[in-house]
Amino acid sequence: MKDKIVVALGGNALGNTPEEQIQAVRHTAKPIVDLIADGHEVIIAHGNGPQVGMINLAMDVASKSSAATPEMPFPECGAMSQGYIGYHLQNAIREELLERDMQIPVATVVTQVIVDKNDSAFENPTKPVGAFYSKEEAEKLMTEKGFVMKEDAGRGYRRVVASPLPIDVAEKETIKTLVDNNQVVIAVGGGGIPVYAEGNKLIGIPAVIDKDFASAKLAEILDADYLIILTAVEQVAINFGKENEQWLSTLTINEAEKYIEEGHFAPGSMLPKVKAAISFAESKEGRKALITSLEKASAGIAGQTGTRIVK
Ligand SMILES: Nc1ncnc2c1ncn2[C@@H]1O[C@H](COP(=O)(O)OP(=O)(O)O)[C@@H](O)[C@H]1O
Ligand SMILES: NC(=O)OP(=O)(O)O
Repeated sequence: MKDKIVVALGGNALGNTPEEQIQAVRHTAKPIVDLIADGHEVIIAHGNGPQVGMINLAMDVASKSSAATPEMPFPECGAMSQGYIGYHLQNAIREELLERDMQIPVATVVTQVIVDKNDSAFENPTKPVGAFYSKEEAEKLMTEKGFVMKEDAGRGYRRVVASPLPIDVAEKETIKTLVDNNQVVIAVGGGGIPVYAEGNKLIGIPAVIDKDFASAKLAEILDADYLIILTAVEQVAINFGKENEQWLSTLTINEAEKYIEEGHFAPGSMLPKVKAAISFAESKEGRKALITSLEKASAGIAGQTGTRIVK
């Protein structure tokens, strides 16, 4: 039987410029279309950490140097990042489908995700956005711009912003309708634009939702069979980057929770992926979660690699 699969793509694999992003999504489209060609229903979610940070910083710099450029609130930057990434991704998937003579519509849904405006995450920013900086550059940005900067998984310093948990997806009925009609949907880009409800209004709130958590939430809402989190590493490791590093093929929920307690997964990078995989795998009997690299997506589904998180 074919599966309904939510594929979550890492924002760090999308490159730093429009040209790099176009190249990256061409590469990304192939394993995604392989899954579609195999008959699976595929819903795509993606990160936006580097991109939303870049957009926000660019708008900030421009607004301070020219009266013609307004200050751009963070939720609007999130919406821009969904459009920017969705535009390239939907075209790359469309082209790849057409090259294989598959006439399937592809669209990006600008997606808002409901959060709790009193989420404790607003007191403690953890989500890395934007570029990587040296320690000295980070200290300068902290002083000059008031950013909170933290070290990101041994790769350098990055700005961090609040990252509340996703509660619901505002456009879920639209997404379901498209999926049920065999259309390829890109949704909850960048974890979704964080909003809270006030009467009939949805109000944007400055934050970046983790796309791994938002993807797990979307996968639950759509009653998906599979959550596949694609990132830069083929498998999850314990003692990552150390001499006794050990790559894992299977991770039970109990083991994963023990390794989380022991601090094996870096916050802001691997930790949310493992937590999102746990929350999806334990949400209903039969649901599966896999963490692997883009290149290994097909082999991962075939059970040949990746880290499978099971009940
Ligand atoms: N225990 C771990 N096992 C594997 N990778 C880890 C681990 N802890 C941290 N990482 C790092 O997390 C990265 C994935 O996170 P990140 O790049 O933030 O994700 P995304 O692909 O969503 O942008 C990996 O490339 C790796 O460098
Ligand atoms: N929003 C989000 O989780 O982005 P990254 O995947 O780029 O961290």
